[in-house]
Amino acid sequence: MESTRQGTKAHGHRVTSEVGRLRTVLLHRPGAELKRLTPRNNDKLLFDGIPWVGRAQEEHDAFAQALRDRDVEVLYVTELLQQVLEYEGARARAIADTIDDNRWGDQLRRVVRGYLEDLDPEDLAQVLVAGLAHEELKTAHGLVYRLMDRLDFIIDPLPNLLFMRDNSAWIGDRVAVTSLAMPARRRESTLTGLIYAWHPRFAGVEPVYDPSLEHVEGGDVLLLCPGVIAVGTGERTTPAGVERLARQVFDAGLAHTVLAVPIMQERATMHLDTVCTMVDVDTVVMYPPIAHSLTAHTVTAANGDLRVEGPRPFLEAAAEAMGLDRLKVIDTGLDPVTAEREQWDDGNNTLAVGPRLAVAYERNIETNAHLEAAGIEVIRIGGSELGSGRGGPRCMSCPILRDEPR
Ligand SMILES: NC(=[NH2+])NCCC[C@H](N)C(=O)O
Repeated sequence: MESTRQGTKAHGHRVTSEVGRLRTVLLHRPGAELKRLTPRNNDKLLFDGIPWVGRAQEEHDAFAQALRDRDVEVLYVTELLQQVLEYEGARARAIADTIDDNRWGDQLRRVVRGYLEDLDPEDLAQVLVAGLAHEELKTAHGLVYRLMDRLDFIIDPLPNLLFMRDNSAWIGDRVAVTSLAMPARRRESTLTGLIYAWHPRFAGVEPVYDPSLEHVEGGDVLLLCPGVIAVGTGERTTPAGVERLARQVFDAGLAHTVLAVPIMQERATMHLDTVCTMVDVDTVVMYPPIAHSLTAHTVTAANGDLRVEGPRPFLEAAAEAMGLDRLKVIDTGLDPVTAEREQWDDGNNTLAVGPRLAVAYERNIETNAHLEAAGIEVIRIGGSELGSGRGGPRCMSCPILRDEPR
């Protein structure tokens, strides 16, 4: 394929809320990268267990099918990646980014470069996602290669690519290619960045954020309504990241208010969407113990700088910014132990397909029952294997096109 972007077909990309009718979503069907997980590396690779890969794929296929059944177009990141790797420029960029790894010396870098350059787009995409194990690089002999642990990776796998929400997030008609905080995930946004830069489907899209900036992860970014964005700050998105994102979206005219929401810096609540997601234009589902203690600092633009007010209770600050009398919280009414168990299993991590219609893991029986009692239609999916990486339906999806919320 020639290295120009031809044959461009117009496809929409625009997301201004969490609940407008979902039209197009970007997913990653888990594959060989999950087979790299062992008890030696799962902590570093941010998984809490060793998933049964075949079953995880079945669960993921059922998730994708549930979305297609509701007329949502499902795009797969590996397919888009393979397509952009047909372009010489994109290939060169992908290889340059991958070999820019200072754990290797010149000798090993040269060998890896040669190895990657010989791969066709399909195999190159595969290595970029699944990584490269020591034993798979048979042509290397230098010092670094000899001294490496044989069970180590030369290119680390990306098992968390499954959680497509985190490495990019659409805000209006612009995409924020995020700056991931955990070393195990950094390479993810170089892949999504490549897709947005080269795929004809995204021709003309100018990112509003890029991975060289302060840490921001998509799981922390909640589009409360057009113009209002809540951004969690805790284990992943840093306060400096929220500040930078606020500047970027204000300058681009994509929002008028950003709410900086401190969350606990621990694994169970690594992103804002692990404790709070939206299920209707004026309704959230929230982890009960924090529903009334979460706070927000309201950030707005003021004479070329930022004005910061608060902290105030999150629900109050959000309602005011959204122009609502009240932001409703669905009372999941759980006893503290069940609440903690179901939060850990991503019970609060719902993906709205439209107002009052949400995908949720079936295992969170009590949370789902309360959602239904509150009038939310719940599309249940299995997630016993997918969930071992600590992410639910919202984490696993990057909405690219939603209707305006009504
Ligand atoms: N948006 C989310 N809550 N994503 C969940 C990400 C889980 C992933 N294993 C990580 O630790 O990074």
